[in-house]
Amino acid sequence: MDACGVILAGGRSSRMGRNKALLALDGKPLIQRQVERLSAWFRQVVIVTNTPGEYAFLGVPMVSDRVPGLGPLAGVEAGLRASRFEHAFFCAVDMPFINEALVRFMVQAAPGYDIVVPAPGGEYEPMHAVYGRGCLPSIARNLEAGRLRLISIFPDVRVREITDAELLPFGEPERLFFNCNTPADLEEARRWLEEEG
Ligand SMILES: Nc1nc2c(ncn2[C@@H]2O[C@H](COP(=O)(O)OP(=O)(O)OP(=O)(O)O)[C@@H](O)[C@H]2O)c(=O)[nH]1
Repeated sequence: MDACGVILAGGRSSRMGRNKALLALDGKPLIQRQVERLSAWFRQVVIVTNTPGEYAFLGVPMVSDRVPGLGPLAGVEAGLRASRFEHAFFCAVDMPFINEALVRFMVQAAPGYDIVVPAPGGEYEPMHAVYGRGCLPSIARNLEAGRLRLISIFPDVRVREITDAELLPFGEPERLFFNCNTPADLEEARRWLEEEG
């Protein structure tokens, strides 16, 4: 795809109790799973992390938040600055079931918008969204003002919501956007994979 694929991996993993990016699912670290997928789908891949030494083994370009510790909005800023493309697809490192067809659909919907975001049941999934360079001024303003949530920028920019009806062909939202916050979540993801065989 003619966009950048960005993995947000700058979090604290406090609910997991250890760095979730390095926990194994299906025999490999979660972050490696994301890298392999995005590398197959996108012409450019970037990891946003504030601990690059932990991920050097992946051989993927890395950037850091301008100010670490502010949360994923700062990670989106860093990823957009590193992107060679107008738009970049961002996903959390702990979202093991991202779907290529859905991601492609979202990237194709991006021209003319600053954000393309799934909204299953009307709730945004901003950790699995396309952001454009047009978001940068709003991100800077919001970070400056201490408004750190990803959705803080939504009122300022052109947002394309992916509706329930549009999501239908790609599978269950509970699975597409599932993320492993806790050890129990990781167990659930393992069970899903085992069931699939
Ligand atoms: N670059 C960057 N990414 C972040 C930051 N905070 C969270 N993320 C990433 O955003 C995604 C979702 O983060 P969460 O799981 O909500 O937060 P977390 O800090 O990793 O985990 P908790 O401490 O359990 O909340 C993960 O992929 C995180 O690595 C940050 O400050 N900078």
